[in-house]
Amino acid sequence: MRLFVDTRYPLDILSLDNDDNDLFNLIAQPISYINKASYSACKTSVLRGFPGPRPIPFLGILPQMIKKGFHGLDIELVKKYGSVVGTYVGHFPSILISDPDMIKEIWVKDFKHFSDRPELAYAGEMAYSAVTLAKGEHWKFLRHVFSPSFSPAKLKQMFSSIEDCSDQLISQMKKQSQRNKHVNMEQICQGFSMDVICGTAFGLKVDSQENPNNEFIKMAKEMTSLKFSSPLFLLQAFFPELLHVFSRFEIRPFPSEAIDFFMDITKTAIQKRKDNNMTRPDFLQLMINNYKGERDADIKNGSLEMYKQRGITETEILANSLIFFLDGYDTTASGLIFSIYRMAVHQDYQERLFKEIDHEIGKDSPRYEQILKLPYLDMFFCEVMRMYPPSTRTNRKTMKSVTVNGYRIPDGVEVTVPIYAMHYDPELWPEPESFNPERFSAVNKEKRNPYSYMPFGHGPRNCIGMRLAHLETKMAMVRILQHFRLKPTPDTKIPIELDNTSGGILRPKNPVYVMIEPR
Ligand code: HEM
Repeated sequence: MRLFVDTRYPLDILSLDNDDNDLFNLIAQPISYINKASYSACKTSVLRGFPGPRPIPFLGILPQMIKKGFHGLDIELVKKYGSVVGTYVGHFPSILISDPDMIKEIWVKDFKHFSDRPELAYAGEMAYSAVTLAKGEHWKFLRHVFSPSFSPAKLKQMFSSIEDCSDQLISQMKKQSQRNKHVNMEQICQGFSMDVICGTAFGLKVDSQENPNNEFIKMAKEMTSLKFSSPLFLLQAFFPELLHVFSRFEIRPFPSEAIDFFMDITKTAIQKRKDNNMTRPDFLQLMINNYKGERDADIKNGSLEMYKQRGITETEILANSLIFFLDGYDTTASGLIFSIYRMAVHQDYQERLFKEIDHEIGKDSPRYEQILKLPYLDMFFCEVMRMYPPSTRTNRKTMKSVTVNGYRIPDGVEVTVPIYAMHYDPELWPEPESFNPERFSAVNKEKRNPYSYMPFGHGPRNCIGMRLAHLETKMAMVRILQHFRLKPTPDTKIPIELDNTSGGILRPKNPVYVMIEPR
């Protein structure tokens, strides 16, 4: 091991225990002699002045990240180094910032210097046609096209689709609880989430709840279950130099079959609308309306006006459909599972939710406006999103060297908000381990810096699906509580354990069992 570790740098919190040793050798041995440039990049002082762990040459904090997951490692880093931490992931510098004032500066006030996200070495060219990775004016154009997708007016029009999915959710829960009082909620939540995104964004009825093994769920799981400790992922992520080799042999970390599946679904859905001369108030329609043929499809670095005139291209339609299928599915399913777990565990809070729902809505199916006017439900869900933010991190990249709060952030460096770790910072959230919806009462919210809470990010590039996520999860929670009381079972793991292997998405490590009693 000493062959690879520069002993002038003590390993600090990243000192390797036995397990890490194996991991380190596994990754480092075959490659340690190849990339001397990367090794020296770790030693150069891009992050001079930023407190943080000494990088393991070539790997940075990667071994610990693999072992503890983003969320586990971030908690340690913030605890040890504070709200600004300089790290290397592989040989890429990344500054972790969990200071709310600095976040406001970067995410909002100084947005023009931080509007892009960093490149993902393993993402193919097509990924940059998706709103999540697009840059500069191109991103502005895509965001302009998609922003209306989940406006309040559009959501209201889509509400009947969410209502149908919620009815199915209740009938599934009834069916399963008749078979066995202890129900694994994971599959049910995933099916619900997939049905909602397919229905609201694409106008598709796919019945994933009725048939949890359908192709939609199977393919989405293949796409989202990429383990970031997989060798292929690691090689592609940390050896961008080898990308041309991967692309020559069509090696991608994401399964082609799943990508092709979602592409085909999108193409077929568009064709059907055209054949039947049908329009709907949804994301797919926005894309169809903005398609003007493949003119100037290869514009690079155009102005916003140029992109608007050109319209959306086929590649953009397909790339963004894929992103909406997956983002709409994975994060919201996680949010609902954690909400159900917390409802089952806290009978007292569940009682308060019963009271509010019984009083405001009764047993009828709620109207769109009613869902948005349930203050305690909102407090409860916000606290779930604090303790279990499905996206554990978000990031930006500097477009030029900027000074924020006395720190000079070099040009082209990644700035990361460790969302999960920030939500557990005791300076921002006293007793962070305790679940307490009162943190989100109007009075308490008023006292807090809003940038200390960011499950959906902030600023012009925040989560485009935030309103949909709130609406569908709250609708599911209301319908569940109108019909059932949830209780923990002997199989419910308390506290819930988190999966360390899922990269940036927070998921329970084990199935979440709850007992369902009719009300
Ligand atoms: C509980 C559910 C969800 C959570 C916690 C979540 C979280 C996030 C976060 C943290 C970001 C980064 C924001 C930033 O950097 O400031 C983001 C971006 C994004 N989210 Fe979500 N999300 C959720 C649901 C959804 C849904 C339902 C969709 C779409 C149907 C969606 C689509 C997107 C897209 C496209 C972006 C990139 C926006 C851009 O770069 O302009 N998300 N989300």
